[in-house]
Amino acid sequence: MSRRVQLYDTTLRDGSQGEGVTFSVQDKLLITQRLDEAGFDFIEGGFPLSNPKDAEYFQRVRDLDLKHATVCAFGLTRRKNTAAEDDVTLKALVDAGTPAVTVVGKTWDLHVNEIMRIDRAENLAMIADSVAFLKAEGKRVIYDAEHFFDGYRANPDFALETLRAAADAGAEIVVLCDTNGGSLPDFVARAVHAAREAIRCPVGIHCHNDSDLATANTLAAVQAGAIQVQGTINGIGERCGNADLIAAAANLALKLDFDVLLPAQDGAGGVQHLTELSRFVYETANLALRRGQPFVGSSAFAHKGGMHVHAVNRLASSYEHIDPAKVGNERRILVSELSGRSNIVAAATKLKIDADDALMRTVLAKVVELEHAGYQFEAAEASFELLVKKCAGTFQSHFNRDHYRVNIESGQETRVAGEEPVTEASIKLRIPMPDGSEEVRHEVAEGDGPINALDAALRKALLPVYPQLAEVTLTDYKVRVINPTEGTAAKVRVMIESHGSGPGEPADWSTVGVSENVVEASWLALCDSIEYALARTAAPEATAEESVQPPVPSPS
Ligand SMILES: CC(=O)SCCNC(=O)CCNC(=O)[C@H](O)C(C)(C)COP(=O)(O)OP(=O)(O)OC[C@H]1O[C@@H](n2cnc3c(N)ncnc32)[C@H](O)[C@@H]1OP(=O)(O)O
Ligand SMILES: CC(=O)C(=O)O
Repeated sequence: MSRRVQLYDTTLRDGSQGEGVTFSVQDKLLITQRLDEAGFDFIEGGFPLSNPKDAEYFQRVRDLDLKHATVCAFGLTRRKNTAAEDDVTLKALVDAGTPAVTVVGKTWDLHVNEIMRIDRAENLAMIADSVAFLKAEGKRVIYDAEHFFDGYRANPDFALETLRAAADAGAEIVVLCDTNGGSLPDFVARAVHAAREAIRCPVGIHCHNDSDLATANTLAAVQAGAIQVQGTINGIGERCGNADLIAAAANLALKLDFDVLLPAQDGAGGVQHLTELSRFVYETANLALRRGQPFVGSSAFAHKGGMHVHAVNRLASSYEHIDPAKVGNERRILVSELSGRSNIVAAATKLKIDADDALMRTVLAKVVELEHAGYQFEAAEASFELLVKKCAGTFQSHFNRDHYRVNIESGQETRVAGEEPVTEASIKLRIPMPDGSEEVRHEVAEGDGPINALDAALRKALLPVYPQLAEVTLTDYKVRVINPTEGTAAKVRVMIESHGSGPGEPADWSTVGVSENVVEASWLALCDSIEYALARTAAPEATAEESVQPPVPSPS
């Protein structure tokens, strides 16, 4: 049977020490619930002495009906020259009301001498008194040995003595911390062996990522006998972050056959929900996803090079270290100028388009041509889908441009009055109707800038005919200069992200437009977004014979 490794999550405490990370009490409660559902063994909820938010969390977390996890409150050993029973941190830990508490103490003589400015005997007494006091209060005590690896390197006898002080006073586990994140895996393994020999209780590991080695050091420690892994979801944390529990859990379960999280199913060791959990924490913390994050990032199993896609289509493991489904992720095939026919076939199959050889060559040639002109399809899957339909002759446009005009008025008086320029767009469209006739719509709208005005006029013209567009919103708009050496005559690429919440599943999609004129580039991306939205809510596609559109219209 596989050995169980305890996963101790400190996203809510050490994770919140990361730059740009802040959780509300409600966020913390939601994350606690999710971590419990995923099968984490310990959840360090916060530092109750530190701030009223953390203190409130410990009040409210009692109302959650947690099934598996033990919630821990975190704090320091008693202050120097203070009795444990009079110490405010220890009192706050007791008052937090959790079954387990984690106290951090000093291990490195440099910190004892230079930072705390106490003698070694007092440091050992602070550790022993604090653990003994909390034990006497009925708590399970986890002892975090701050800077253990630096301390062991500098003065191994003293570092091990601090661990013994905690273990002998009743700590159930001593967790060895690479606080500065500077250690290398072979040293970590040696130091873990030494710690295990020096104390009676088991050891855990807590690594920081300053050398980009937090996961490697964590695995080395477990292989050297550590039974608990501390870290954070997505590796968020102070400076370069903590060990990422996502990568640690996946490696432990899938590469090293340890038992983590929920009981093993299909040999996956309870890690099937890691992608969902990772994204939930990013969303809750309002942080941007890391595309290239191992195991769970959106690019973790995204194949772009034509030769790779060709091989993956034959045998996925030829370019994948695990089956993405094992961690709840999915394979993606990207389309770009680096594509071969295999990329196009894979993408077309996903769109349920019959991929004959001639069509694939046409699509591939068009993608290469357009990417050369500045388009980028790998992040604009909706524009790519329209392109394939155009090449296949199955695209039916829902509106055709007659013309648009954008007018911006900004005079000296406007500036003097501190007013924004007035932007107005007018638009004339021809809309094919089901009875074969054509409706001409001419509309004018104002907006905060030319793109906003154009979008408003387009919607005004289309909404009476296509009311479902009321459910479509533009969620992001990015402009990139493609050939900056051309100055203001440079080409620009506009990427638009849209969201639809109407009939069918809510969905997000991206579109692209390229031109030397930013308004025209935006118009092209905007039109693709609207066409895509209308196609997804429309009746089944026309066949190539029924289609009235000429194949492959020029996109610009
Ligand atoms: C490795 C880690 O991540 S440990 C956790 C770090 N996290 C945080 O610091 C976030 C939360 N911290 C806080 O809210 C505050 O710093 C508090 C409430 C803990 C303390 O605030 P203050 O009392 O104002 O002290 P301040 O932060 O300036 O200094 C820390 C004091 O604790 C002492 N101290 C530091 N570590 C320890 C320890 N393990 N045990 C006991 N005392 C300690 C320091 O020596 C210093 O006291 P001194 O000035 O008498 O020498
Ligand atoms: C305890 C802790 O967070 C550290 O030593 O890094």
